[in-house]
Amino acid sequence: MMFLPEGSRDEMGSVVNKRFHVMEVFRKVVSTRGYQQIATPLLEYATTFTNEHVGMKLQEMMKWFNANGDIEVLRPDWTIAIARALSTQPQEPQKYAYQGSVFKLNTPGVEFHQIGIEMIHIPDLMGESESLLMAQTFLKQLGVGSCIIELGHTDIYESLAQELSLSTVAAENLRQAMHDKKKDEVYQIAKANGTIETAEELAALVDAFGSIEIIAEYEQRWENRKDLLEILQHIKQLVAILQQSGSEDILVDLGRVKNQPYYSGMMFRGFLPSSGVVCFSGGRYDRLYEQFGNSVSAVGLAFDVDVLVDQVQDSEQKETICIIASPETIAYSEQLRSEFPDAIVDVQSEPINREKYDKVLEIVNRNGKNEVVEK
Ligand SMILES: N[C@@H](Cc1c[nH]c[nH+]1)C(=O)O
Repeated sequence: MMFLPEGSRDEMGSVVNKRFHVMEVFRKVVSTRGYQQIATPLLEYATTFTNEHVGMKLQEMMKWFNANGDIEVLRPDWTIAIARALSTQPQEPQKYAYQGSVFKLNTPGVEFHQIGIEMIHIPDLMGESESLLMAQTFLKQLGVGSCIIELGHTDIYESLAQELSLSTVAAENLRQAMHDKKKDEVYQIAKANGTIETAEELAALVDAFGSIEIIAEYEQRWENRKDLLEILQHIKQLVAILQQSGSEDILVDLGRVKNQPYYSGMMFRGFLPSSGVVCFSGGRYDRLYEQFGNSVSAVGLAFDVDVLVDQVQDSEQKETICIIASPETIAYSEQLRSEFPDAIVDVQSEPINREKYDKVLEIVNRNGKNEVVEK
């Protein structure tokens, strides 16, 4: 395209209106739930996101060298930027909300609008349920209705995979096969690098998704594995809180692999019931704070604003009025606005596009007096 780098785009009118509407509703919901707003700069050092505690990939970031030879990036992720900002904050419960763009080179589009929440120093179940209850409340207020919540946990797959001795390449292949739910491939890689029992467990894990009833099935299957049973117990507690709060559509994916390198523990996603599109994604990331030498309970989620924008109506339902003015009547038109406090009033000069308005008013000067006539 001329004048814009690939992936960048201009937006006008309704899309922008709807985005502001989504953000306004979000701001109201988070402020009534006790969140503070946070904003971090668009420009950061790459190492904030690529260091060993975080592990995002440099090749997926928008980046360049600064004058000192350091690599700078456009914010690729809010969660990590906020962890950096909060690392010097007092060790007490804190809840933050944010809205702004993230930039990713690995996904078509480059710039993505997100709104989200992050919480630190809040007990695990409390933080996880707050994330999801806030999400459901927000979606309801937005008129999108409640979404389907999917729960997963990083440590089920990871504790089973740990029983294998995997090269870096095999580990990545296994993770990808697990992600793609390729059962045969998972079994083959696991068998080649460990015992048949572990290979069978991992292959069974590929199928461990669906309604919450499957939790009971895997409780039996893993009756001798205390670590996995504890995870299932935790998931059940979270499910109970969500159900008591009116969320009916809850799914689990016990074999889910993490979609962010920093997740450790519960992970969640929200799907739109109408299309199955993911509208939010989040999880627990206590270990991300270890780089700052602290042990911190941390959890949050982010909404894909571009997905939500497709779901909302343009909220401007007001009457549109056009006042046709001339240089002599501009000042009078401005006064006239106050007579239509609930309408959208546009002052224009001829020619106008009549189609755009519910009502067109013209100011005519009769005997030195301004009169308003409807055209
Ligand atoms: N930053 C994550 C979402 C998230 C927020 N908090 C925890 N997870 C993402 O962009 O996918």
